Amino acid sequence: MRDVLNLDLYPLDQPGSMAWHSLIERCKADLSENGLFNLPGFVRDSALESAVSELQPAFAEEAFVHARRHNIYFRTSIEGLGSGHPALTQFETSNRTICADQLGQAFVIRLYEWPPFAQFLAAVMEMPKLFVMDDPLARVNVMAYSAGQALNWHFDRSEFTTTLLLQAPSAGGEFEYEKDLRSDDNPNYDGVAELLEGRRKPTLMKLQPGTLNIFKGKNTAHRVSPVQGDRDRMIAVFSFYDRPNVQFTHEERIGFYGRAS
Ligand SMILES: O=C(O)CCC(=O)C(=O)O
Ligand SMILES: [Fe+2]
Repeated sequence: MRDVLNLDLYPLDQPGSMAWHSLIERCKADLSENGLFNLPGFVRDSALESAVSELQPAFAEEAFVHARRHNIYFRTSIEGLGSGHPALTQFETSNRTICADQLGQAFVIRLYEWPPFAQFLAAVMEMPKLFVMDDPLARVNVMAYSAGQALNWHFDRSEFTTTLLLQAPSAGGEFEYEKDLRSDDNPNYDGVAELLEGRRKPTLMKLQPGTLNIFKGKNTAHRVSPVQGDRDRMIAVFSFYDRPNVQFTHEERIGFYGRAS
């Protein structure tokens, strides 16, 4: 991993060391202030090109075109909310997705299965332990966004999301978010409607390739704006849970990947 990851800057391989603890403290502080944190240069520049090129055949030959209209909740109806409520406005999401079972032993899989990675994330999330998924499709996904494609407004179902930007587009494809737009106790439908109607100004985050991002997206609304230009935005998404053996349901696999196995 040392060839690929910048372990001098981010000593994930030395759990328990002073440097490791101080990294964890820094990440925790960022996370509580911003709802996210970034590790720029987590993957060395020299390793990014091959991390991208080893994915190209799968994207060229067997990617699933994930295209659908959805609301911010990814649900057809919300109890207590009239179907015409602006918080239920639908938007278009479109990307090409490849799943873990199409990735062989690509770098993104090796990173996912490298135990210090889960150990680091658990420490930052203040959880006793984190587990990789059992789901052969969902554990690691890589999404590519070409010109005009976007991931539209949504809240995540999981407590936190871990991404690694492998390739940045020449323009657009920015991550936008509104921190704590709702809470576990208050769905704030009017605030959601304001955001979707463009009456709130979300925070914009421009990521450099090689940056690891950890994001608490359950109550923070977020989207990726449409990509512009001829270089795809390519991003890996890693899924960890607080318990072992987690799998997606049949319906979830069909919805996200167009297949169940
Ligand atoms: O592509 C990104 O930067 C965000 C991904 C995301 O929001 C998600 O996977 O839920
Ligand atoms: Fe998300």
